[in-house]
Amino acid sequence: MSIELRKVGDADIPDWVRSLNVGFLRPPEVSKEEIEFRRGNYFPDRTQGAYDDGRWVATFRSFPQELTVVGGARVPADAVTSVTVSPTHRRRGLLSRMMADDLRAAKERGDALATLIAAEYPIYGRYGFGPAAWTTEWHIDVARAALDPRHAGPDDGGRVDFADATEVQELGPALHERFRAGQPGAIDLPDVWWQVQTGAVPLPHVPANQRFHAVYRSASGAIEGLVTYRTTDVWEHMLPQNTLTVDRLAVTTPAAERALWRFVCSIDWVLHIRTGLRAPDDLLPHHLGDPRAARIVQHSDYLWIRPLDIPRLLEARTYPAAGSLVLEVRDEAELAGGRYLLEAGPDGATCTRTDRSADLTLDVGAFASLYLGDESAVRLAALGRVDEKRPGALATAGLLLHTARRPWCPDSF
Ligand SMILES: CC(=O)SCCNC(=O)CCNC(=O)[C@H](O)C(C)(C)COP(=O)(O)OP(=O)(O)OC[C@H]1O[C@@H](n2cnc3c(N)ncnc32)[C@H](O)[C@@H]1OP(=O)(O)O
Repeated sequence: MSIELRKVGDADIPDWVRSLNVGFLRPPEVSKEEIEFRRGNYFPDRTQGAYDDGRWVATFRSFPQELTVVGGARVPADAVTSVTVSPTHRRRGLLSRMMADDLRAAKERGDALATLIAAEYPIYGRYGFGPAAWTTEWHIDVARAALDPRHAGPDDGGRVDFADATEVQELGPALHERFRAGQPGAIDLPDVWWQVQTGAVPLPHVPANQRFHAVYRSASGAIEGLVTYRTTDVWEHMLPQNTLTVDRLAVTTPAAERALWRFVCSIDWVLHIRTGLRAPDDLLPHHLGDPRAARIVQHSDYLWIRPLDIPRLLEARTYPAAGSLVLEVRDEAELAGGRYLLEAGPDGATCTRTDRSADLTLDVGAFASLYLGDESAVRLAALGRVDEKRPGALATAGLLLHTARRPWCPDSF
């Protein structure tokens, strides 16, 4: 029997989820809660797989998402996730076929780009994705952090309080709306995301019932930050040996950031902290009395994007200076390629197709790495991934596109 690529019907969900779990090296059992969760969060036209002789052997789904771009605007994204091909069926082109189908539909729908978190670096470049936001995790040696516990509390009239799961479900979404407005690379989080993270919807791979939550309130009572963490419970020779792992720390003000890091660094019995995945230029080390107490333990690409509509993307973001550029973007899949004139300034930008000669030529994946300001055109030129056709164009691209703070996507999907 030949392998059939098809969309997933309601009755297929349990077997499709089982195949997804096997592909991600998770136990093949599927709980009732997980099936209900998948059922409630599933877009039938955008959930597909490969079916061979009565079994699902590949899975792939996408869903609507909003991505915050430089300046705070949100663009509609096609979020790709749950990508697996069974070890019995790998390297026969199944992923390539499912991806082509999904990207074509996203383009027809009018999405500005597709997004994903890449499990492994070499998989998605061939489809026009490029790394757009990186991530870094630190280990903090608490004894060396040199934070005086007497000054561990907020120093600005604000306060830190624990919050239970219900409070987090209530206050988390509004805080996240304010957070993502100021964070290029951030995505929207559906209400169910808060239920999963707080254990209201139990999923086997989310350790929600081990989590503590604490919020920062400013002197005026506004919620400006939320930290979620877990700790071990390890003692040796009557001495605590615990590691605290930050699952998520998101803030809307510098005061909240300072207060929440000081809070997690001053919890008794904790010797080590894993910060979770932060922005690569996160200020965390500088909040410590001794920045060397924070050692990088992970540093990697994280959010990948696949541009689908270059004029819309370039018009959506902001620019710190005035300038113009002609970009020739190559795209083998013919979804976003062309020659575009960007005329940008602090008051806005236009981007249109043009016949003028190109200032810079690049593949769509290189454009992806430039778009949120994470990568610089000069660096990509040194790697042979951007070609300067007019002297000075790399410097103009740097001035227009690069940003003072790096983009960051704190959330996996
Ligand atoms: C957004 C997410 O969900 S990320 C999660 C991705 N999933 C996983 O990592 C789970 C484990 N891996 C898998 O399930 C599969 O190996 C997949 C999904 C990564 C690839 O599926 P396949 O059907 O084997 O890919 P397909 O046959 O279409 O490969 C196309 C090309 O990509 C290459 N490729 C695919 N996967 C990889 C990889 N992991 N590393 C390097 N190259 C790869 C293939 O060699 C092939 O190259 P070619 O065209 O030069 O021959």
